[in-house]
Amino acid sequence: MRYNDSIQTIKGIGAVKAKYFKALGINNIEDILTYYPKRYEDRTVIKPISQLTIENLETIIGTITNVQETMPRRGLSILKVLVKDSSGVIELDWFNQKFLKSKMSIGSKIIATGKIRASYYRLSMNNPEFEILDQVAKDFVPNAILPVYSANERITQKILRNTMQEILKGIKEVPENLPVEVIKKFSLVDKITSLQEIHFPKNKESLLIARHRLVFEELFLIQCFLVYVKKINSTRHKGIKHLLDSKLSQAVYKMLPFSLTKDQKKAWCEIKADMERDIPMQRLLQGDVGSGKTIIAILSLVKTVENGYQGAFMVPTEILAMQHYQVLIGLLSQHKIKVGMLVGSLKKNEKEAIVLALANGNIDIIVGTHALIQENIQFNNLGLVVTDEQHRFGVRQRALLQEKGISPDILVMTATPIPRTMTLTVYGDLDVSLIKELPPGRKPIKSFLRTPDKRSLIYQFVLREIEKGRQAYIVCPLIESSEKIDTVSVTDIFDELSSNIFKEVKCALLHGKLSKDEKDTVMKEFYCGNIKVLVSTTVIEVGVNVPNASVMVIEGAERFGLSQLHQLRGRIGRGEYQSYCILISHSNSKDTFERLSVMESVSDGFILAEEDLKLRGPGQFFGMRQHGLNDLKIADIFLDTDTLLQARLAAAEVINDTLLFNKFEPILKSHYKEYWENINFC
Ligand SMILES: Nc1ncnc2c1ncn2[C@@H]1O[C@H](COP(=O)(O)OP(=O)(O)OP(=O)(O)O)[C@@H](O)[C@H]1O
Repeated sequence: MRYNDSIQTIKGIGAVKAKYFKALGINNIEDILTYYPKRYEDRTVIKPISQLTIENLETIIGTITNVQETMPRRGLSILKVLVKDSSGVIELDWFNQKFLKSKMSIGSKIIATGKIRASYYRLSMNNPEFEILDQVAKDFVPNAILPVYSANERITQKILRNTMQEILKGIKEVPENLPVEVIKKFSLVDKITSLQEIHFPKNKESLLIARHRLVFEELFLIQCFLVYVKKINSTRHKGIKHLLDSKLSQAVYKMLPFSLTKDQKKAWCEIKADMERDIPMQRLLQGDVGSGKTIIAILSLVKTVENGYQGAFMVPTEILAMQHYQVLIGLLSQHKIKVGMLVGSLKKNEKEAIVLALANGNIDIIVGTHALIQENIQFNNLGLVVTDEQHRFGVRQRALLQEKGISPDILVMTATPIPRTMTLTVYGDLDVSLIKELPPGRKPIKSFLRTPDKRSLIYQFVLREIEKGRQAYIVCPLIESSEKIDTVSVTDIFDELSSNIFKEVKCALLHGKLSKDEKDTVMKEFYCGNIKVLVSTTVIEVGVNVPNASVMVIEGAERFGLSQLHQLRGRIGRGEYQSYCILISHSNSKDTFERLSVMESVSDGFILAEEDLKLRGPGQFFGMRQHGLNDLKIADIFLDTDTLLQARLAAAEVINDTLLFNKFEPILKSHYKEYWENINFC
């Protein structure tokens, strides 16, 4: 049996079973061996029922004494199974899992693991993991630590455990991904032992050692890839060596309406230093909402223009493109810098004119959306690309952008402050500049979480703020009302508010389905203060900057992640005025209310991003795949920080040591087949 043999080479697995394995993402031996347990059932700590602790995760063994199925309401069935041991009785409850009934026969022995709850008259577990012992009696190991996998109805725990055991007995060789030098240096255990131990650990210590090795390997491979991409990008071609700032840069700098904060100055120095080297810049500018990243981007773009190159400023939404376009025109046209805008919704002839002007060098700075990386777009002399990316661009898209020039400098901006270790994983191919402080004079936003019955009071408050001269955003998750989703839509809210409480106030509606001209008009009117209330979907989420807007009401707040709420809230509190954010939750769930209430007390984007990461997992949060990275199979971005830092160091050593790298390259290449061509396309 070999590592990449199909799963069907295992005795007892035919085409049908293989199909079910496939549904779990398992196609070959490697897939199954790296199908790691989601947790373990520690039979070394089985407790008598009378000694269980409420709220703890516990394991019990007992005899089934009663099986009952109830249907308290339509759509809900509960299977209640009573289990007793010599010390007491516990109730095991499964919800909507009728099929389990046939497995529960009175008199059978069962082992179950779950969180202990106390109902009125007895202890219980909800949806515990379980095994009927009579069926596995011959394999039953009383004092073992057993793996618990994500199983399903067809591929049960038992099948997974047995298959795993079968493979571990039969496998002759497992390819080693780590260079021997690294294994030695970090005293790691060998691959086959680590796989044996991760699935069937001898004890807790050996399990930890095995896990450490596998986590190291996973993070090491990712880091090698990222360090390699970084190296290739900086050595493949000579970059553009911008000269020291001269008249134009200095004139724009002098005319800024404020002086830069300490962090902005530091970031600007780092960027300038990169641009003045002949190695292409690959830098991430990370700063919380409203921390003043845009001006740094503008200064960089001016610097490239001053040196005779074109600059591209790429943003995630058309509204943001329009906003930046206006700011650039306002700031730069007096210096004779020609600014253009390219977005998907321009008319054909407008687009053609822009495309032509870009190609023959009649535009110095272009602001645009994804339209900028389309194939037909040619630059005359591209020197710098700034992407305001909101995590929508990965390694691959950045490579496409670079292709538009001869190794232009690249500056990526993000407003999602993520933990440093996470940055190393998601943006590991970039250098990082950080803007932590906000510009002076900002007042912390006051945030409140409310239920829909307080709406009328909330909108009266908004009206009072408008009467004071401020502007407001009302954000809704949906464009039109939908019967299925119990939350308000932007059109309903707009109709309701503009004909009642705000009937004397100028309100406008904004969502992605409006035409470019409609969006343009609404945003212009809102920027200049004519529109007082903007009822909008999340199209305003990124970057929109109207410092006079001081109130935001977010309807259906339960439908947003914390980081997204933070981004939305970041549209206010951008000027001198006290700002208020009111979240209206339509959910009755206590958990949701608790999750959202974090917004009332926490204004630090780092903390909110961390909370989000814990709740939603890094894969979902960042769309890791988009970044050219697979979801993590075993490493935990919070728990394994130290291992990640070690892996990063080890990766840098291997990539920068020609001898080591030559031996290791085929392994790296086989892991990143899909991306290899892209990285090495030139
Ligand atoms: N040093 C500064 N002093 C005073 N005001 C500043 C300073 N830097 C930027 N600003 C102002 O702060 C506001 C927010 O800046 P900017 O739009 O650049 O933030 P950002 O980091 O891009 O935010 P977001 O990620 O939310 O788009 C703008 O009105 C800008 O003019």
